[in-house]
Amino acid sequence: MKKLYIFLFVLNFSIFQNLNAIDKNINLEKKLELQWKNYDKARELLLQKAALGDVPLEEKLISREDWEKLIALSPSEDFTDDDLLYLKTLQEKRIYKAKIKAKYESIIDLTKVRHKQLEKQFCEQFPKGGMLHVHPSGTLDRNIANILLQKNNPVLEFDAIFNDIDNSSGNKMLYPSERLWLSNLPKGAKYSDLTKNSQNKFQSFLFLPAGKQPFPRFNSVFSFLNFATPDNSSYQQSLLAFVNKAAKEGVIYIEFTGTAKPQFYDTLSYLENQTGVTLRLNNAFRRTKDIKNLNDDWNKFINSSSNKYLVGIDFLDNEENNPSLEKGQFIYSSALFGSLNGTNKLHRTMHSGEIGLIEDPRDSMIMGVERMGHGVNLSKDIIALEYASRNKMPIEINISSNLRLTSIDNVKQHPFIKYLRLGLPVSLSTDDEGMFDIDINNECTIALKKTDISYAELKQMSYNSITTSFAAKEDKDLLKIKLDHLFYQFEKSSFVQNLDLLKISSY
Ligand SMILES: CNc1ncnc2c1ncn2[C@@H]1O[C@H](COP(=O)(O)O)[C@@H](O)[C@H]1O
Repeated sequence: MKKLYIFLFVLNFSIFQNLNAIDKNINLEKKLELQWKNYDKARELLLQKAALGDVPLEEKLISREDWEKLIALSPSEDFTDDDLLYLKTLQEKRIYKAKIKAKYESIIDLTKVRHKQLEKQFCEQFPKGGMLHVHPSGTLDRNIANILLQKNNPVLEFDAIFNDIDNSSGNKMLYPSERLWLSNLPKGAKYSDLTKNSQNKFQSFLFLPAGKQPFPRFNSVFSFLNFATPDNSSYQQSLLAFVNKAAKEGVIYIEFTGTAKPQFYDTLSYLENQTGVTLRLNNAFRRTKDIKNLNDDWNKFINSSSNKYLVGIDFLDNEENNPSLEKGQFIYSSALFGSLNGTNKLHRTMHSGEIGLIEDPRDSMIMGVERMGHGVNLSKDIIALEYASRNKMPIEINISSNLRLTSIDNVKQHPFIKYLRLGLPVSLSTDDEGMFDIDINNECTIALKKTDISYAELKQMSYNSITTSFAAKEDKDLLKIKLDHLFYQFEKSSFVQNLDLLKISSY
């Protein structure tokens, strides 16, 4: 009898709990729906402004205040702490389920790879698919820099660089000791005049100094690259070395973010012919410029002729003090407007949530991006994260870059695996691999060593890098066939067979 009472009590309690959960769920869903409606309203306003066309900028400008008013829920409808906690629990459940499912679906057992400490060797063989976040000049590595500095033997003149840094409004910087060292080099000296030690020290300015660095220190590395690549043929040589290396690492597609110009299209065509890797370009707009100059850049860009290599736009440079909305609204509203009207076919990605405002990832999604670069801060806005999850927002992830330039201190803190398990099509890239002394094998190895990623998830990221690329459909279809083939070969390879990594022996 006593047992029956206990049973009834437990039953009652669990029914009550379930009802409570259903109630909470309905409530949360209603609020989320209202929130998405407000996101839509903000996007509508952007499109209305874009439709105004050529009116003075002030008439088109949406202020942060008006934007936030449109997005905010009324106090009675707003998310309570309890709602947010509940949403977090739901997301955690989804993450856990996705993890178990992926592990179950994995045909290769990575625990064996981890146990034998063969992560690096595994990643060297593993097909990578594409890299969707690569700055061309940031790919120069130490080996090629050394060769090119010897060959070009530049005059070591720094006045222009110091001027540029001094006039960058804090967007570039050197440490005082670094500046002193450079200033003390003999005036008019050539690279070959330096001692071997000084040559090495000078070379180090073409790379990011060790450890975490502030974004302005990173930015000034770009100022030194011209010493190694003063002309187009040197630049091509450095890019060829990079693409060849990527091809060896199992990369079949690279989407660069850089400046669209005829000379660069020629370079891309040359590199494609030499390497067999498919290459495309997103034109970069610089968020550090003022809004008038950005508007001019956009008008010039959109009126220039199209090219098969040009597939989209990107928005880069220091996000700190240059939020997506304040700086990107003209470009991205015009681009979205044009895309909806069929007047332009360019896709839209944006560096967003690398550093800077927590609102940036949310705002870039409202502004119509089809992919997000970095996106690290998206995890700090659980509502925007839920939106990204439901809309399957692709994210270009650069783990090593983020460890050097953002507040993330170790891979465990990096949200990419959480994104992946919430259904965001995450892919891995290297950002500026030369400057960070890394490559895509290194990024794969980090993921394998420092997270509990499964084979199915790693493979998913490779496929994501093709399916979420901005390449034309025909190109994507071909790349996908290529990737299928590479995985078929990999899974049958002697590396996989000899280590007995396959879970299903008959495969
Ligand atoms: C670390 N992640 C990043 N975040 C934001 N902006 C970045 C970047 N990496 C590079 N850039 C930006 O891209 C420019 C180089 O373009 P090119 O290759 O010369 O076309 C750099 O000046 C830098 O501001």
